[in-house]
Amino acid sequence: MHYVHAAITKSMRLYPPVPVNFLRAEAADVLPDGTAVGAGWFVAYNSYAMGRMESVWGEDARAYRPERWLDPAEGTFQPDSPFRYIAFHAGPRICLGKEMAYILMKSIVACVLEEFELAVDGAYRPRQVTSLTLRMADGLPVTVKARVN
Ligand code: HEM
Repeated sequence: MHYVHAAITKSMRLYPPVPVNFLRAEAADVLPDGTAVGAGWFVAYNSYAMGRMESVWGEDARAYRPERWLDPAEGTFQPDSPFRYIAFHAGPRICLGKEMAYILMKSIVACVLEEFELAVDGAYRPRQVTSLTLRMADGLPVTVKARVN
């Protein structure tokens, strides 16, 4: 399950379910990099862009490589800072359902893969719809075959 956890993490780094988020400052404040924020201002961050930035993740930022989250010797999942891996937000308002979401996603992957083989056409590029949540306009065509044991 460590690899599945890493694969889901990687997928949500490239395709964060909440691609853009914004919050409103109750009071004037200063961000850690020195940027001043006035009372009542909205501050937005773009999780989709952050998950693909070489300045944050290195040269292979866009490569699908779940192994980067696994300890090379033990194969165990190594979490990154939520301020870098921002899919669930970070700080005091981090997603309260994060661990439950992982359990649900891993359960679904395990149940589906136990019974079926899935194949996605690697050349197909889904049209992404930007909204509060990241969606695919026309879905994702997948060939599903019952697994023969
Ligand atoms: C892949 C699934 C999920 C993702 C990507 C996700 C992402 C997020 C994000 C980005 C926020 C911050 C929103 C904001 O402050 O503007 C958030 C907050 C929250 N999430 Fe999730 N979430 C997921 C699943 C869940 C589930 C399954 C639950 C409940 C069982 C949950 C409960 C909450 C709650 C209660 C907050 C508000 C926390 C607070 O403001 O103090 N989330 N989530």
